[in-house]
Amino acid sequence: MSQIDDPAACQVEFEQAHVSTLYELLTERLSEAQTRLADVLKTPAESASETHEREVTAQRLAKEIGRLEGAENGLVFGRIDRADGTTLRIGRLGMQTDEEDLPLLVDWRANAARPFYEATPVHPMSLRRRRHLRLEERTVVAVSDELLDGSAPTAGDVVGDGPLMEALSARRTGRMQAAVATLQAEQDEIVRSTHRGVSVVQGGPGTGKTVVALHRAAYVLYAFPRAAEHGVLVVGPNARFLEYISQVLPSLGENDVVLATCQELAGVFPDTAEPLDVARLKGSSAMADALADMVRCHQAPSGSFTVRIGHETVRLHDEVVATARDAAVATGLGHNPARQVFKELLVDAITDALERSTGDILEQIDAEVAILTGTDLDRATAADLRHLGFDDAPATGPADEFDADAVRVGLLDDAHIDRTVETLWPRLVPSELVRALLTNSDTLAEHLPGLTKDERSRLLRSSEDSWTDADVPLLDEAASLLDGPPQRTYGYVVVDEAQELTAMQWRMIVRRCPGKAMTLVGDFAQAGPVTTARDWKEALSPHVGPRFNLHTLTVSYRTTQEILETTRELLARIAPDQTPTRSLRRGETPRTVPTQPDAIVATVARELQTQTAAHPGELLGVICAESRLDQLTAAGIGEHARIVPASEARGLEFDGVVVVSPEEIVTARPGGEKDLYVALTRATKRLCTIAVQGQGC
Ligand SMILES: Nc1ncnc2c1ncn2[C@@H]1O[C@H](COP(=O)(O)OP(=O)(O)OP(=O)(O)O)[C@@H](O)[C@H]1O
Repeated sequence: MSQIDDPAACQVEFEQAHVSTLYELLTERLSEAQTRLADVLKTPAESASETHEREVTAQRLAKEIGRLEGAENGLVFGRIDRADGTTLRIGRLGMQTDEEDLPLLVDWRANAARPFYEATPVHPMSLRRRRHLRLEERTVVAVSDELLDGSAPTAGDVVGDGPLMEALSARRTGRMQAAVATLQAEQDEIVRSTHRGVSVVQGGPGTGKTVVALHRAAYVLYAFPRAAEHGVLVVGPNARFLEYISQVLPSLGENDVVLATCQELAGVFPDTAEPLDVARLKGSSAMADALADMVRCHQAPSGSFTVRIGHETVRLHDEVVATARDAAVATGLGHNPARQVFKELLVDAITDALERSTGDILEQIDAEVAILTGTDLDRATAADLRHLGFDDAPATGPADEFDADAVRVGLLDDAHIDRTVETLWPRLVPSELVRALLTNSDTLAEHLPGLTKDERSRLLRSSEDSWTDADVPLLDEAASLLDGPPQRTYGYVVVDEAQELTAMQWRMIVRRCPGKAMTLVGDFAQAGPVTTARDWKEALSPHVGPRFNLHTLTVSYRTTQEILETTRELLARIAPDQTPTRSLRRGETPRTVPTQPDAIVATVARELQTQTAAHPGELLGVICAESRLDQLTAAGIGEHARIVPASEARGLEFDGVVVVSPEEIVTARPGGEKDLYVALTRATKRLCTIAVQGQGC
């Protein structure tokens, strides 16, 4: 068939002309920005302000270059034809020229692009047609149209398989891809929400929670400039997951979003895990109360004290010290910076006391001189001054002979005062505070009275023990109590796998988002064993209050209907209240391959061989209990598939998944059925379970 007879090919060619123009413009703008950056970097700066200006310009240009480079892949992916005959092309960024009234390309986040995502035949939003373009590098390889106004297709319409289906059945690469071309209406509504407070997005595995979270981050950067100015943070459960999602935002032209785990936020990287019961205890907010209580005990708990100043001994009473303490605490500063306020207030009080006692002594001297000589020294001094020409010299009192400012400055430098302040309000180090709590049974009993003796004994550790993952939020809490809130805070925070966070981790995150503008996505049916909250209200109320927008995603875009069906019973057990999601896709029925305990590795290897031969190039994952990891790795399984412990599989996905011994996964740790649920829902196409004979499940 010639191209003339093939309307689809005609349309591809037609779109190619526009796409090529847009890519030329992109190249031009990119090279302009690169040239300008090179020029700026070459320009010598002659003063500090010029250096600063140069740095700011260079940063802005580097950011622009990143944005333009990020748009290279799939620059244009859509087009809408409005009923009034106008057309808009939708892409990763906006492009406009002075010659044209309408933009050449509309940023997917702009309001004008909204109908591309939200129009349906029932609500066409004044559109006649929505067109998706598929590009390979800079070449248009396919177009696909949906007619929205009920009109019959004409020669210029290419109505075929939906681009969503194409995207969903594409091979996985081990890195998540942006879904900007095919965001679905229920997802788009959350991404574009104007709500600035806390939004929670829940939904079963594969319903696009991560997709929504990341596109929301990109949208916030575009639509909420003030939040963007303060930075956007995306928090994920572990480095493996962050690696998996790391390309999405750069591919949306956003390179400034910070991706971090809780460890990265705290800047502490222990590699030891904690027994779960201890991790749960350490995750509870009682630990924050205990640390705060300990700090309070180091803030002038009992006041009255004496301090030697030169030859004098000054006594400060309880109330004076308590007033200084309360005022220092009321500043809201961390313990260490508030110490300076406390010290200054004490020095003020000491200066007052010295002034009073100096006054008393001088008055006593004056009185004695008057008795002995009959002379009033103050009047005599004033008279002398007047005699010397100082006509308005007052009759001075004794306090005027005391230079309070000089005394105050001297006291602030005084070693005795420093020692006294150190006793009353010692400088504290975060790690030492946490260590002091966890290494002494009396301290634990004093500050964690709500725990049982047994629970406290489980928390007790030796001072040589290294830090664990569960200690990270404690160290962060201590740092904020002692040194004040974190220096780096954000205007908007997105948390993925948010059901995993403990109360102590929530505190870490909320501390970094003073405006409490957040999108939190997760699924309690996939919660790991450290999670104690059962729902969002329980998890979030202590940190952000009871009010948040809750959205539920209902369609699974990852797993096939067949795979979802095999998890129904399990889901009913682990989350009886959850409405099962439905899938858009159908596929192979999941298989179970029996094996003997001593043949597990061989069976996994055989299964991988079979799958690789049948579906070359597909991404395979082997999900197992942590205890199997070494054996499978040593046997070279990692050469054919990614081996992931079930405890770290949250959020990941593969074309085909081999789940090794469900029984082992279930029994590996408390709540293991949820780990199994996670493992069974990672495949986009094929699921195979290796069942070890003689084990249940
Ligand atoms: N609108 C969409 N267009 C194309 N692909 C999509 C869309 N929504 C989701 N997907 C794809 O579906 C898969 C699952 O999405 P995602 O990982 O966001 O789900 P999830 O709800 O976070 O899953 P889990 O609960 O397992 O972490 C991903 O491959 C994602 O790219």
